[in-house]
Formats: sequence, structure tokens, C-alpha cells
Amino acid sequence: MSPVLVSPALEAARGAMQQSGVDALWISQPANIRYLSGFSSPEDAKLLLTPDAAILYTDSRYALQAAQEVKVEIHIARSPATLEHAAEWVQGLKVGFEAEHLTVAGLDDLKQYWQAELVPLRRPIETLRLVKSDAEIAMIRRAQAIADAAYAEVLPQIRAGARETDLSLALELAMRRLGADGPSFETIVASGERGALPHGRASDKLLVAGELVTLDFGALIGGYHSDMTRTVPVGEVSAELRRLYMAVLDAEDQAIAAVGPGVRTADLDALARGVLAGHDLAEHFTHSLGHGVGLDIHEGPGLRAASDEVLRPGMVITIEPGVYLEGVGGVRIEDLLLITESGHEVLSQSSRARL
Ligand SMILES: CSCC[C@H](N)C(=O)N1CCC[C@H]1C(=O)N[C@@H](C)C(=O)O
Repeated sequence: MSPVLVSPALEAARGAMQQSGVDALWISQPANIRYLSGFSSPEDAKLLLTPDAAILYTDSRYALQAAQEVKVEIHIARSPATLEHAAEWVQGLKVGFEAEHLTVAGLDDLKQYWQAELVPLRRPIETLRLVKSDAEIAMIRRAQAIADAAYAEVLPQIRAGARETDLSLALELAMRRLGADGPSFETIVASGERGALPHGRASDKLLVAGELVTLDFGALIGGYHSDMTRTVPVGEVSAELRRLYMAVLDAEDQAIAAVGPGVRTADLDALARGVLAGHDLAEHFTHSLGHGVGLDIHEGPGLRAASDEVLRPGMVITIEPGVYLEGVGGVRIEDLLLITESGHEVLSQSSRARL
């Protein structure tokens, strides 16, 4: 049996457990497992949290790695042996599970092996991850600094004739060389008409003079992500493309200026949408204004109309307005921000093009 653990994240999770009225938590969402245990291969793990124990379940491929990384008790087994072991701990308890992550089959398995009351919970750990610790902020800061440095290296290669896939590879290679564990997500490079695809996967297309190219990328450090987008002109661009670019820049500037503690994220989204409406482009802004960034690339708080979240110091968010016009192209400009006691700090340092 592990001793009662006092890591701040585990303590907070036990607090959330009590508040939700459950005696134990069965954690299956990978970033939540990593957050609570430090285990860096959480896709192949589960975590059981009770008032007196925290047990990481993983299989024998990870026995040494888990022993090196994890401070909680480790049990090496594969399902269903893991569930049989956990059954002894949860006998007669009310056990919360992550309703948004446990599969139907996973829930069936718990019902089959456990004599416990199973309680679906929404985002029990994600809520704790909204505000980052100093150590987490340091990781994100480092990840962003690497992405900025990689961008500075690759910028001279962004010219007519360059292939989108070569630019994405160059960014990912530079980030690795500069110390990243990998890219945050598959680097987006979308030029010309392909810029109308907000998640345009880099293709074999060559950049052509007169186009805009959107590059959206980030680095990964210790499980923590960074996220930034720059839209860059390839040579001289038309007055219409320049207009789109300046409108998005305006929306981003005004949204960033409004970021600070106590601000409703839905209001920021509305502000940016309002700015783009003033440029007759509101209907072309087809996604949310931004999102939290941490162990997941997309996490809370969401900067969108339906959100009721309010910014707090320690949150890390993106501000990323964009416009997408089929047959024409697109523009997105994205920065990574830390919410501070007095306002915000822009973590991404790469300069934005001024057309
Ligand atoms: C595959 S991760 C993409 C990272 C990117 N910076 C990003 O978050 N994007 C790109 C355009 C839209 C935005 C996004 O996916 N937003 C989500 C949160 C939404 O649902 O709007």
C-alpha cells in the first residue's frame, strides 16, 4: 500500500473527489494520468486514486520507466488482471470515472470486475489543470521558446518554390534539434487557396509568389505543448489578401489587449468576432477564438461563445482569430498567452508580418 501522498496535484484530486461525493477515482484520460503521476507513457496506463492510495497500472513494457518516473504505487499487469487487482481496493466504494473518456466497453469491464457503485463525472481532473503551476509554466515557456527559435531558422525558407511538406519538416526538425521531445501536433502548412483549410495538413504543393501561407505549429517539452500560428506573404500579395490579413491582425490585437484575470472567455470571443464583423468578415471566422494549452494541445478554458469560463492568473491560452475564404485562401494569427495577476504576458515572441 502506498503512503498517503502529498503531491499538490494528488491532494487537489482528492479534494475534487470529496466534492463530487465519491470515495475513489478511476482515471483513464492520458493527460490526467500524467498530471497526477508523472508517468510519461500514460496512453498505456490507468490510475486509481483512493483516500489512502494512488496506484498506477501499466504493463511490463514500462516497468523500468514507471519505476524511474512515478512516485505513486505501481502495479504491473494488463487488463483484466489490473481490474482484478483494483477490485480489492474499490470493493463497496463509490468510484467516479471520467464520463467523457471511458469507453462503453471500458465501463462494461468495470461493471464486470468490480463490486462498486460507478459514478460518471465530467472533467474532474481537467478542472484542476486549468491553472498551471510555476513548473508547468516553465515547461510551456520553454516549448514556446523552442518553437520561436525554429521559426526564426525556417523563415528564410518561406519563399516561392518551397514545398509545404518541406517547411513542416524543417520546422519539426529544427524544434527537435533545439531540444523539443517532438512537435505539439502535426504541423499545419497551408498556402494559397489551401489557406482556407483551418487544419490544412502540409501537402506537396509548392508556394507561389503572391500567396499567403499559414504555418501553425508547436513544440512538446515534458508533455507540455506550445502553439503559435503565423501567416506569411510569399512576395507581394494583392490588396484583397492584405485586407484580410490586416483585419485578422486587428482582431488579434484587440482581443489580446482585453486579456486579463476576471475576463469571460466568451466575451473575448465576441470581441474578436465583432472586430471581424466590422471588416465584413465575421462569417469567415469559423472556429473559436482560442483554447487553453498544457498537457493537451486543446484544453480548458475554451474561448468560445458557449463557454462560461473566466480567466484566472496561471492559465495559458491561445488567441487565434482567422478568416477562411474558399477559392481565395485564409489568414490566421495566433499567439500564446499567460494570464498574470495584472493582465497577461505574451509567451510567443515571433514577430508577425506587417503587410
Ligand atoms: C491539431 S491542433 C491545432 C492547433 C491550432 N493552433 C488550433 O487550435 N486551431 C487551428 C484552427 C482552429 C484551432 C482549433 O482547432 N480550435 C478548436 C479549439 C476549435 O474547436 O475551434
